[in-house]
Amino acid sequence: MTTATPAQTDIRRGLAGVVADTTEISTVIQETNSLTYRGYPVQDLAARCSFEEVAHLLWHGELPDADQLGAFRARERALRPLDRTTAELLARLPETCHPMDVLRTAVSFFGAEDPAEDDGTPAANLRKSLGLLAKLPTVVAADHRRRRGLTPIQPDASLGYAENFFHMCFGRVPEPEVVRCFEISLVLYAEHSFNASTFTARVVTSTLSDLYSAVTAAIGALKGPLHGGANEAVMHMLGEIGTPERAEAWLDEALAAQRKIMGFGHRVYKHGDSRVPIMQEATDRLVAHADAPEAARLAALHTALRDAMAVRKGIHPNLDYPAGLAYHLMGFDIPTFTPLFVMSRITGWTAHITEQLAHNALIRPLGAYTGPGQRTVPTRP
Ligand SMILES: CC(=O)SCCNC(=O)CCNC(=O)[C@H](O)C(C)(C)COP(=O)(O)OP(=O)(O)OC[C@H]1O[C@@H](n2cnc3c(N)ncnc32)[C@H](O)[C@@H]1OP(=O)(O)O
Ligand SMILES: O=C([O-])CC(=O)C(=O)O
Repeated sequence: MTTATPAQTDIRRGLAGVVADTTEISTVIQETNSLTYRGYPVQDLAARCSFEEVAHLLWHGELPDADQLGAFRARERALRPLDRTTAELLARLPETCHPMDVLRTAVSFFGAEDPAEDDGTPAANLRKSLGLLAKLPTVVAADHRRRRGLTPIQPDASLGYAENFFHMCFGRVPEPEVVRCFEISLVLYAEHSFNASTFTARVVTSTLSDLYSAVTAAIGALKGPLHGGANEAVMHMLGEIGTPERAEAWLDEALAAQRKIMGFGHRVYKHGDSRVPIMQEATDRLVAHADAPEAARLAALHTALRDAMAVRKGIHPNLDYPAGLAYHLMGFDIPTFTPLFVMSRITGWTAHITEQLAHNALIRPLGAYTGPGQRTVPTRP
């Protein structure tokens, strides 16, 4: 048998432009800057649907009717509480670790606690996916409070997904404008085809490993600042720049130092991210609603940097740019921003895990070797 030795000219670093498989879940159309989930434009879903409806769509292929939505909501609400062992384990993690580490540990622990007999069947994976959708907000909220020196607030089954999350974080549900903006961000973050974290989940699944292992790995992939971690980096960057007047000079210095400007650029969209206009509008409404000089100053800085980046580099914001500012204005602490992304993307990841299993092929690319030629191991005296 001969071994395939790929020529270096065949290499697509970062798998850029490589089509790895088919998918029925979503499509990003670069030419028109559009994105659809199961055929529906994401803008329409964000305008007309709750996050729970979108989760149902991603998992089942169709939007739920009233009965299906009622049943879905009832099951999600019942699964929200954490058991005592999980709560105690998470409370023991050092506060110096990132909240994404807490979430990654939580999912890994859920996997260790869940019996393995039914692994891999579509019904079992749906049950696990719903459990994660319901429990991840409880983990994120408890950790958010712990870092503020506060005790956890139990989930409230009378509240919707987004409202309950605010209740568990802050002990109150904010005005509908704020909840709606959060829900829009959840809908927009839910799914984006073969992005790095989803692809990670598919790679793990392709070995016939379990759903919790795939999600744990996906959380690790999302944490990085070139992917989901960028929504936190955006807010750190705005803090570093400080005022709108400093935006241009700061940008020139950062570009001269070859820094990547966080929240800008995208592997697939080269003329702007399809999700940004709707998230930006929602963020603008939040700024108007806040009616505070600090919010207006941050919004002006945000706009100044966006405009300067367009002039200097012709590179446009991605979803993390408006979402980072929106999450700050909603009152979340910066290290919690990427966990909020996880709470949403759990739907897309698990839809892809199910799809991968339905038509599985082990994902295993080749590498073009560039190390030393074959040589003899020296004989040691
Ligand atoms: C939800 C999400 O995950 S969206 C992505 C979130 N990530 C970020 O916001 C991090 C900042 N952005 C980036 O690092 C990149 O744009 C990525 C990683 C998202 C996409 O990268 P790639 O598709 O690999 O594009 P690549 O890095 O090759 O960029 C192409 C060119 O644009 C430049 N560029 C792209 N993004 C940026 C940026 N944010 N700041 C400065 N320059 C940039 C690159 O330097 C490169 O220039 P060159 O051709 O002169 O070398
Ligand atoms: O598609 C990507 O590469 C990154 C992204 O925007 C996402 O995962 O939402």
